Amino acid sequence: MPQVTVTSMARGADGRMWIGTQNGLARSDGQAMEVYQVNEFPALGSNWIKLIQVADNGDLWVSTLKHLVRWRDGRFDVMAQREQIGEVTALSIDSSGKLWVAADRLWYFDGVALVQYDQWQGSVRTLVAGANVWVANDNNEITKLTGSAAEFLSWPVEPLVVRQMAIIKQRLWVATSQGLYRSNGKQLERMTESPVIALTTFGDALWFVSEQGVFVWRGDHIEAQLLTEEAGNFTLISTIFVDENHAFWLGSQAHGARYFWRASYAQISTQDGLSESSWSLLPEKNGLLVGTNRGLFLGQKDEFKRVVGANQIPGGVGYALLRDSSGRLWVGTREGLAVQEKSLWRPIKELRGQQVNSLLELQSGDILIGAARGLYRWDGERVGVLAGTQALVGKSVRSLLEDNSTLWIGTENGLKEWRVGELTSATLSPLAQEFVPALLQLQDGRVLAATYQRGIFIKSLAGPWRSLELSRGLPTQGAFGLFEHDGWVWISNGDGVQRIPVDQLEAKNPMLQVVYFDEGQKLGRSRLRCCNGGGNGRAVIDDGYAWFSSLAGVVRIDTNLPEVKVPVAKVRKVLDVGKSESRLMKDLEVHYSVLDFRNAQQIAYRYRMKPYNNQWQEAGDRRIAYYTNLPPGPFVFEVQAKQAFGRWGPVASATIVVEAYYYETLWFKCLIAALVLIFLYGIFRVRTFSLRTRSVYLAQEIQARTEQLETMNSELERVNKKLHLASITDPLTGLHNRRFMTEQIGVELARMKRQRQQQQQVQSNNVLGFFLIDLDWFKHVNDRYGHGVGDMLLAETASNLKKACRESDMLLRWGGEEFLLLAPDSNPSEFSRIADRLRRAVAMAGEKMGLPQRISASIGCVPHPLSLRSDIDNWTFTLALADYCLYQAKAAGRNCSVTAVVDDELLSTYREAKITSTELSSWRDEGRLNVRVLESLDTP
Ligand SMILES: Nc1nc2c(ncn2[C@@H]2O[C@H](COP(=O)(O)OP(=O)(O)OP(=O)(O)O)[C@@H](O)[C@H]2O)c(=O)[nH]1
Repeated sequence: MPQVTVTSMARGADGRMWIGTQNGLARSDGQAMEVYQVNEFPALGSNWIKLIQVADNGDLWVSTLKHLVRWRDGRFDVMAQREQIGEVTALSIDSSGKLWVAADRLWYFDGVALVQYDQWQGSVRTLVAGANVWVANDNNEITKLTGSAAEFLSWPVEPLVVRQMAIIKQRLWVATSQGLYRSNGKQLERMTESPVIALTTFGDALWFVSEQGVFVWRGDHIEAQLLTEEAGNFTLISTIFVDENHAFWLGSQAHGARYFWRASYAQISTQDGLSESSWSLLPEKNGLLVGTNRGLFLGQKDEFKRVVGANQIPGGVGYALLRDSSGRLWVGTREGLAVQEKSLWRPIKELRGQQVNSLLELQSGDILIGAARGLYRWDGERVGVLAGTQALVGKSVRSLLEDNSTLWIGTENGLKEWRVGELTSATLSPLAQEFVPALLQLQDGRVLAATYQRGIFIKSLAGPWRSLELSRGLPTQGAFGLFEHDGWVWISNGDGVQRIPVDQLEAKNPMLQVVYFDEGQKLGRSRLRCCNGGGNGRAVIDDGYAWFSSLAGVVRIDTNLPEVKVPVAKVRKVLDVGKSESRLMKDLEVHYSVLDFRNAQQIAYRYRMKPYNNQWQEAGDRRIAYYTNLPPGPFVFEVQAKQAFGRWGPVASATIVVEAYYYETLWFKCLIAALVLIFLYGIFRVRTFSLRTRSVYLAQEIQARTEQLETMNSELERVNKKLHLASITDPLTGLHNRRFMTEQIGVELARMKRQRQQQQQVQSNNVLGFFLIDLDWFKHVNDRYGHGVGDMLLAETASNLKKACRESDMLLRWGGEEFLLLAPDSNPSEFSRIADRLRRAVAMAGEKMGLPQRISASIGCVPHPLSLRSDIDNWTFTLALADYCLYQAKAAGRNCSVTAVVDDELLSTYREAKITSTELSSWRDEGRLNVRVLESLDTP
């Protein structure tokens, strides 16, 4: 509240309360308070609010110290200023919806502007408008304006001060400093004597505030005194407002505004004459009988008297009550059972010391007694264990119900069935182990069993037991008391009282109402401890009230008063809290609330923003939902509210459209996609170009390298060839050397073989001649003329020998002063002539050099193969033989040629590649090798 002095109150079209104070206008939904002041709403002219009035169309008229203002669609407009019409003292809406204004004169609003009512020229202290307008002037004279006429009302006494007026059924009520007056024709009648401060009407009832309290006048009498002068410290009342729940608001000059409602429940306890804990209730003709810790009490709504003393019944605690059809009163106690017949109490000795939990009169007239150690029957004369229930002896029986031929027996461990004298305990039943404190048969025949731990079970005529527990909306796990009334099943337990429509008991989500919620469940549990009870009748209906036994007297609930309604949530406003330059609703607050002036702080909310988040968000008592960075799109915000343990109320919704940032729009995304594609294509093109350039470059590079390599290869080949040539050539003579021969002889031998095969028949004279030539006494040449001359001689010899050879011959420098000539296709018969020619070539070399010494050579010449039967490939043997022959030529005096013939037999078997001269000498001695000097035809 902006200020404690409340001047006026009214209810807006949406149910919120407008409260005028001396420092601004306030509006409340029961929890939050919005304040309207001049600094934000200059049209008000002043923060001192004098009067407020809500018109039928929802407009709010506000009279401040300076302006008459109209509030419509969230804005204030100045309709008149004090300078024009004077100080406004009253506002009233007539039955046609027209606003009347009491100021310096009488004014009304014609829909556009204020117009002075020119048929009334007098002053106006206050007014009230209905079918007619009633005006009180400064002299407290009241006039009824009826069209063109005016009726003057007369006072029975004078003087008095008219404070406020109201109309009920065409009759005027006037609050004055000397009491309440009512019009009667042209007279005013005094109805009460003490000064009346404020009044208002609701329906045909007048509510007024006097120094004695708040009163409701209906018809010809005061119907209720709702608040006495002693009630609380709420004093200096200035104004009253009544709502459709028959709850009322009081505005005070010193204590702000307060909301008062009539609780549908009451606790009746020691201060009402009742004992503490009550256990069992029994509606009787002359009142409600209550079994307590200290005897029995009888009473009505507000007053109870003890009718049975504690000493009259065993132990004194009235725990179970029954009035049987013969008028006997049975009282089960914690220590036994007593029956009252003709005002005489008689204890039942068979039950002495046992707690009696339940009493039931059977159709037969027998009385059943459910006790702590079994089930008993009184048959008119005696009390004994009910036949067939011996199994229950020692067990505590808590509740009983007769259902045609079946007797239901609720015990502390299981529900039993007794039928024609036989006891059955349905072991498969969900109730087989439950503590069953109460049983009830509905008018439609269904049976209800209350349990301590698992809610309620319902049994259709032939169906199975169905449970109604926490999971199906029951606020607590236990149920202690049950009754059916007016289409509802009432359930009581330690947490309060709930009720369910009978036809919803087996519904999937039954509509359950919390009639009374005992906050004692929380810390500092209340003394009420509604609603425990002990024996039977712990919850009964009597005279329009539901009664429940409790630990502190009884709890009474008025079944006719409006129940706690399912709260209706409302979205109050959607607030964009994003950056000021952004109007895109990305970050927002959604404010919601319910209109509840009674339990607003107990209300819980849940909300969701579809389709952004389809799950309900439990918000507790928070009344703002916050969202940050919502994606673009339309959303539906939904909110629900509920009372503690109540059901969720209807869904309130608001549609919110979040616009997209430019970068969230489709065209922008398309643009970006296109740019990305173009960019990628560009990269692709650049890459292709560079790859192509690179591949051209690489191709050129490869070609260059290949050419380089080829050049190098050919160079290498050339060098290799050169090297090879060098390796097979003797540098001094230019002849091939021994290595060349080993490389080439294979080729020559293969050629020979081919040749032989082609010729079919072997021609023994066509052989490869081996001529091993060694210069004689060459050492002497070196020694005598020097090595240079020796070299020259060797070169010259080579040159001459070359000339002496055929083209196809192979002349080699075999080493030192030794040469080897291989002469293919030679005939051994020509060896002598060839050898001569070779020796002559040697001699001519010496001569050519002008050496004084005659130069000669010795030659060993051998054909290869040595015989037709010898191995062509074994040329080393031939060479060894040639060497042997050369040796023989030296031995024979040099300057001659020696050849050899080997035993054909021997050759055909001999395959050794190496043979020593010793071996050859032994062959010679054996006559298998024949050596002979070739006859020289032309001795050089
Ligand atoms: N100047 C020169 N002398 C060589 C070359 N190769 C070998 N000789 C020499 O030739 C001589 C060969 O001497 P010997 O094996 O005793 O034979 P000889 O002196 O020819 O006597 P006989 O062969 O028994 O007739 C050695 O003194 C070698 O030094 C060469 O390339 N140039």
